Amino acid sequence: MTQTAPTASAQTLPLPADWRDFFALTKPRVMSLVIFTGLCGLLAAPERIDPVLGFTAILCIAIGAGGAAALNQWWEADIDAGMKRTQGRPLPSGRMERTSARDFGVGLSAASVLIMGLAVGWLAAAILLVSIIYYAVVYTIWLKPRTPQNIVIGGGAGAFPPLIGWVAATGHVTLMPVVLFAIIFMWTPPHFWALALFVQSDYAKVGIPMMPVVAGEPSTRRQILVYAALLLPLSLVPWWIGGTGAVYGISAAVLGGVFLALSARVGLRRRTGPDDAMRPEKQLFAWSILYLFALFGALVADRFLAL
Ligand code: HEM
Ligand SMILES: CC(C)=CCC/C(C)=C/CC/C(C)=C/COP(=O)(O)OP(=O)(O)O
Repeated sequence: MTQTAPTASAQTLPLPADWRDFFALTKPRVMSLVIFTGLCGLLAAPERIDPVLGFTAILCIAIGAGGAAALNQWWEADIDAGMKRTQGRPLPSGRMERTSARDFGVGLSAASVLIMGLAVGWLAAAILLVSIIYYAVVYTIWLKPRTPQNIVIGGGAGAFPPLIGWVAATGHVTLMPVVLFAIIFMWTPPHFWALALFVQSDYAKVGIPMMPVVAGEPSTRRQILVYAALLLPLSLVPWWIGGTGAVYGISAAVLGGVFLALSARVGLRRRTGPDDAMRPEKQLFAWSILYLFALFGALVADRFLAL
């Protein structure tokens, strides 16, 4: 057999990733709500933070969450390649080297924690570090491929931002930011399982044990309803404990009522056949996002109206 000299092949050429691919690695659309809830935690806190430090804190949450999202995609490149919803991402589409995503994720994560610690405070930095590890390692590497409870336990990752924002402003943890954490924790299962119901064949294909795939659709629907029913009273706790006024309380009751009604429609629904459109599930997913934006918006509005 004759040995041929290596030629410039597609493999040796640098992949054509540009800044748009790196930006996409940070999951900017999902992270917009993460950043918003972090900002609301910071603004709803009882102590005012210097605007430059406040901006720095939110920037660190954004960079840290983006770094964790990049690490999530570095780890899951093969899984993402197998799902229609995710195969256009920078790694599965072959536009970026895997190691670039890893280095970018580590770099952003480390920078966010360091800057938060040096400029804002080490307690906020420590919680940011925990949330990055929680998303990139505990959820992505450990829970997601192993258990249908991945979302329930892993939901903690996305629940940290308002707590980080609050701690950045005050320097300590009190009951209110822990309740805000609990609200997002309880919100995550209906948010995600509504989506999982209409993309379940994708998850089944790549062997990820999402709830509808493992426990079946009727059980997932019932669980969505249970979490939404628990979320409504939980979202009123900030008002009951005197942490907010009626603007927040009434908003939470109305928003939670709509969330519960949409969840009941999904929870009590029996699909009639494979062609059955998943409109109620899609509406619940869309509402879940609007709900969290509006609930945290109401928290801040309440705080400023009370001043
Ligand atoms: C373990 C917890 C969570 C899981 C598994 C999850 C999963 C997902 C998935 C798969 C999507 C579809 C979007 C895509 O294809 O990238 C999505 C969308 C979204 N998620 Fe979540 N999510 C979780 C928690 C959160 C949290 C905590 C937030 C914010 C506080 C959030 C905000 C959003 C937003 C804003 C979208 C819509 C993005 C768009 O318009 O494309 N998610 N989520
Ligand atoms: C500050 C900080 C680190 C915040 C963490 C933010 C956060 C919202 C974490 C979990 C939410 C998330 C984007 C899950 C996506 O699920 P997936 O990754 O399983 O979705 P996929 O199937 O689209 O990859």
